[in-house]
Amino acid sequence: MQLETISSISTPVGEGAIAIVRLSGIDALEIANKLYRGNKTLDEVESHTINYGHIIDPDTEEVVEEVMAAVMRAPKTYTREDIVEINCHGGINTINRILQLTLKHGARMAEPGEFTKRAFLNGRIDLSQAEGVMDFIRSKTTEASKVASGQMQGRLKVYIEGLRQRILNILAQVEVNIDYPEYDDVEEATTEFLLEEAEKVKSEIGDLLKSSRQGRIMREGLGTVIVGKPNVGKSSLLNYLIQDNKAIVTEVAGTTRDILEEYVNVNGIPLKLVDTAGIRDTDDIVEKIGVERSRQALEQAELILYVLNNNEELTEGDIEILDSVKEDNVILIINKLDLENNLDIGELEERYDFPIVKTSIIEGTGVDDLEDKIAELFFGGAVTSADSTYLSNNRHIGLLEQANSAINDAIDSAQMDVPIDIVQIDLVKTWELLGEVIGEDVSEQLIDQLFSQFCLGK
Ligand SMILES: Nc1nc2c(c(=O)[nH]1)N(C=O)[C@@H](CNc1ccc(C(=O)N[C@@H](CCC(=O)O)C(=O)O)cc1)CN2
Ligand SMILES: Nc1nc2c(ncn2[C@@H]2O[C@H](COP(=O)(O)OP(=O)(O)OP(=O)(O)O)[C@@H](O)[C@H]2O)c(=O)[nH]1
Ligand SMILES: [Mg+2]
Repeated sequence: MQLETISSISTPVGEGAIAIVRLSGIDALEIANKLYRGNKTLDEVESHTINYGHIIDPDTEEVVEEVMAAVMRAPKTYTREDIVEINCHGGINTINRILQLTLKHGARMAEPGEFTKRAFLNGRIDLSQAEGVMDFIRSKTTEASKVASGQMQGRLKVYIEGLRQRILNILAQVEVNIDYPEYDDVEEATTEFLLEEAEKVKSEIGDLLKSSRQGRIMREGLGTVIVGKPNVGKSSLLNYLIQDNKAIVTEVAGTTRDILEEYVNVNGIPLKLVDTAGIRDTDDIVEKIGVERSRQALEQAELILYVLNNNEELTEGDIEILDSVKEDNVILIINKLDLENNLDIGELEERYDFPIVKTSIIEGTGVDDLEDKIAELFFGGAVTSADSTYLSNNRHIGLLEQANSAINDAIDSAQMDVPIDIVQIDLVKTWELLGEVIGEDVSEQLIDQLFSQFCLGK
């Protein structure tokens, strides 16, 4: 189905080598043709060709730009509609002028995500694939973009469709049972088959949900905070991990005053790394605010890297903080291993279950161990995006949680010999909830809301 023609600038607006105005819809060729002068008109050229010519203002015949116009006729296109892409020199002024000309001659300004929305509405991709496109654009590491790319190509969709098919098979059996209620043995066989199959579906939904934490980390980054007393080497660690000298490092205790945030790739896991002011009591107003921010960052962190100085004894302050943090998201880093040992490591090990890593950032040792520990803690070792299906999207997670409880209800009912049509209701509900992930029977409002989060021109 071809809808009214939309147009937008599909490249970042700024100085660049090339900028593209993209048109999609029923009149894309006609509108582009009014503005284009070349050896052939655009409706004469073959589909999927790019053609040299000029854009003119038809009212004045003034030449506006020298361009290459790509013509792609439906249905083998991104939107399944006719598409024309006008490739211009990358000037902001001209690209805007060409956009305006397309609008003046019959196109409507595209909304954010509207090209991808059309790909969805026209059935080329499902909703989870469309969401994958956006995740792909936003992904911050190679691994994260692999996860998004898998989703974009339909990995989650195929998985969900498989689960739905299996629920349909169960429902078909249940239907037989409802049609022939007088045969007891049919009922027994049905319940047995139902329970067996429903358990399998349930366990797969469970696996998907388990992957969701990892998926979200891949997409948004693992919120990681580096904390500890002043001067232990927190900023040095940040600099080492990002391989840059972003944070100021000096031998003065109290150097870092404000939060510094950087993304870094650790064994394929994106960390949103936060360097903080060393925590201590201080009368310095600026440092005080910094320390307060450190404490807030500590509370919000998913992973805490608590840095200690091998050269200094453990203090009450350290103990107070370490006692207050959760068990499963802390790694203790004993830094300055090159200096004399004055820290009672035995006491630390006795007091806390936290994994301990020993480093000398100045000598560059131990940081590999730290990276391995992080991967182990959050991904049980290797990051395996290449061959597994990750849930990474809050909408999907919410739906799968609901599907999980619906299939649980179905299983419980079946076990308690509740009338089979009650079980049927829960199975249908599970099937419907899974359908929403791929965009079946979702409301127009939801679709609008989802696509409005996209970039302009996508
Ligand atoms: N110039 C340009 N580059 C681009 C895009 C674009 O729209 N324009 N893309 C988008 O933003 C991405 C490419 N994605 C695309 C995905 C599907 C189809 C497409 O035409 N699919 C058809 C048939 C494909 C075929 O010939 O086999 C289909 O699935 O039916 C095109 C682009 C990245 N690069
Ligand atoms: N000997 C030794 N010195 C180190 C090591 N790591 C960092 N340092 C030094 O320790 C001093 C403090 O380092 P920073 O990274 O600024 O420490 P910080 O924890 O960020 O300190 P504040 O920002 O003040 O809280 C600097 O002089 C570093 O060069 C190490 O492994 N060994
Ligand atoms: Mg610092």
